[in-house]
Amino acid sequence: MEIFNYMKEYDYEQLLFCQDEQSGLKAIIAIHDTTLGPALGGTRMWTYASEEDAIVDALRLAKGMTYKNAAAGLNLGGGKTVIIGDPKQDKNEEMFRAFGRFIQGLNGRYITAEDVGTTVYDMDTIHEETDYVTGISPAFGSSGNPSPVTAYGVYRGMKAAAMEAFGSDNLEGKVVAVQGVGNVAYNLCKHLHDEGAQLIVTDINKEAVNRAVEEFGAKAVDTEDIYSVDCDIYAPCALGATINDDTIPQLKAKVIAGAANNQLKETTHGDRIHEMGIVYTPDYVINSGGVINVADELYGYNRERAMKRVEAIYDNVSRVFEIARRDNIPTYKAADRMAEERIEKMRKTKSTFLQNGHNILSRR
Ligand SMILES: NC(=O)C1=CN([C@@H]2O[C@H](COP(=O)(O)OP(=O)(O)OC[C@H]3O[C@@H](n4cnc5c(N)ncnc54)[C@H](O)[C@@H]3O)[C@@H](O)[C@H]2O)C=CC1
Ligand SMILES: CC(C)CC(=O)C(=O)O
Repeated sequence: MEIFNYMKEYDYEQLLFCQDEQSGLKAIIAIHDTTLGPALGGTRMWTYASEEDAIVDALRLAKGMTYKNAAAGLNLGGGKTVIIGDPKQDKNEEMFRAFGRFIQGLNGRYITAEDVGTTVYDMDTIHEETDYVTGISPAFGSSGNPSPVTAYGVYRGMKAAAMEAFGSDNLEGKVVAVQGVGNVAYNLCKHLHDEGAQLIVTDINKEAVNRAVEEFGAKAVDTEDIYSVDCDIYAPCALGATINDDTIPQLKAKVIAGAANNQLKETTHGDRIHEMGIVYTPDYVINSGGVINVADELYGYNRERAMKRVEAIYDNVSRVFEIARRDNIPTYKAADRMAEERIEKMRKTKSTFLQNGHNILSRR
């Protein structure tokens, strides 16, 4: 992989490799763009098939955070970390302490939080070494686990998508196929079940599936069957790139609305589902609840204020549909346009020289 060419093509600022032999830490921090402010994005711990896969994942996720934070109206740039390893076996205290020291060394250019494979407890351990971490325990006056808030945002965004596709945002009786019932999707299923939606679920973790079956009366299917089930809404809530050449021909859903980051394998897949008349809810707009919630910590966490902003994901998603209709473009392009316009305007504003610039972190 030609790393500098890749970084140049998508305009990345920085890529850092962090190694600590004692703890086994192998972390890659990618910072995509800090025009709007310090880069905020979670830390994913995952067993990657190769180092190259891990680098590509960190880079793609970091760019997604630039767009997510911009589209959500946050004064934050985009970054993300991946730690190579199995979160069930390879974690230890020293690893997250060592990682915290690497983050501290960036002096506020990057702020972390949870993602797949990391927990509030891990963030608390990182916090022993640095202030540049969010999603830490409420005991520290912080916001805690972002997943339930992300789930609520996805639920709000899904309602906006239902309004667009079906002319009503009532999800009662709608059939929703949920792929991956982990931290976010379990909470999403709760909201959907409470509203009377019917759930079809799958997960590689059988316990997670059984819980959804028992608690929400969900129907379980094999992982490969989730794309082709008869449903109104497909909710990808596991990992990325599940909308691709193999899966698109199988889809029966009229709406795609889920929590996973980087759902489209390539942008061309966004064009294809648009041509098929599927309402695609851009991933980084609908799943911004978690980052909106943790970002509020930077102002002194206020749950009411944070939840009001998360509630508004409904309006943000509707705005994307409006732009798509107005400009006759697929929804993923409309979301990109919305995010890029904000970044460009702010780039110009920020070009005015200031001796000692005021920034978000000075409020902490
Ligand atoms: N946790 C949060 O607040 C946020 C999460 N996201 C994204 O949402 C997605 C889910 O995040 P979490 O719920 O936190 O992660 P999680 O790790 O708790 O849940 C993911 C679930 O997907 C399952 N899974 C993995 N591969 C699968 C496959 N091939 N088929 C079916 N199931 C599979 C896992 O077993 C797990 O239960 C991720 O893409 C994450 O990046 C995005 C924004 C915020
Ligand atoms: C989990 C969030 C707090 C931040 C993040 O990394 C994301 O939204 O993907």
